[in-house]
Amino acid sequence: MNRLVICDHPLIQHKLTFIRDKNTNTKDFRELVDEVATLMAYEITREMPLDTIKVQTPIMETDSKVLAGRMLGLIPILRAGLGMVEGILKLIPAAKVGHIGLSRDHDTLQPVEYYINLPTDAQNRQLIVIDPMLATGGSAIAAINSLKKRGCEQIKMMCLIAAPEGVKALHEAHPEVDIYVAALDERLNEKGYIIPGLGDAGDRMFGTN
Ligand SMILES: O=P(O)(O)OC[C@H]1O[C@H](OP(=O)(O)OP(=O)(O)O)[C@H](O)[C@@H]1O
Ligand SMILES: O=c1cc[nH]c(=O)[nH]1
Ligand SMILES: [Mg+2]
Repeated sequence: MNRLVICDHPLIQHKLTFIRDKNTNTKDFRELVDEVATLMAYEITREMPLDTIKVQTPIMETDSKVLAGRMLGLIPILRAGLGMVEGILKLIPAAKVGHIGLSRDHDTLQPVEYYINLPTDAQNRQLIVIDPMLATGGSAIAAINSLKKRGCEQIKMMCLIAAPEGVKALHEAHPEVDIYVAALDERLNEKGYIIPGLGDAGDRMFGTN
């Protein structure tokens, strides 16, 4: 309950510095986010259950491990979450991908859902909701509400940067959802941006503003 995992591997922290840097261009931003997503996938799958099977090596038959249990589903929150999907699929190519479109109203900071499309067997999968930014937490909470309404129960959250306000709100709304972040920043500013953060993740990912 109320679990926050900070993925503090040096490679993740190094790459995150250049993701934050306002002088990093769109191409490099995308590549770095993709790389950090792959590294974070390694961390978030650490507790996946294993089965033992028999395998015949060139020398002899032996017991060896394979992934067991529920298959994964990746649920990026559009738009910015899209930038982390390919990086995770590099390690877990069999995962299915569902999409939730949410846009944060610039004035109220409330998320508005405009799209949802999930794998038909999403309820049977371990789902990872993906979004680079956990700011007020409103978007993540709305996405997880939508998933639960459709019968999904096994859910983890993966972000690059979280504000303490967003972690607190998400823990209060969904205490059983483990949150994985590359960094826990200081706070939100008056416009709901994470300080120091990286700016607007969607704009930096897709070159809009
Ligand atoms: O925790 P919150 O306060 O809800 O803020 C975080 C959300 O804001 C950003 O999306 P945005 O609404 O800018 O949409 P976009 O990805 O299409 O740019 C970000 O990618 C999160 O989804
Ligand atoms: O700092 C923030 C907060 C919300 N969404 C972003 O893209 N960046
Ligand atoms: Mg945005």
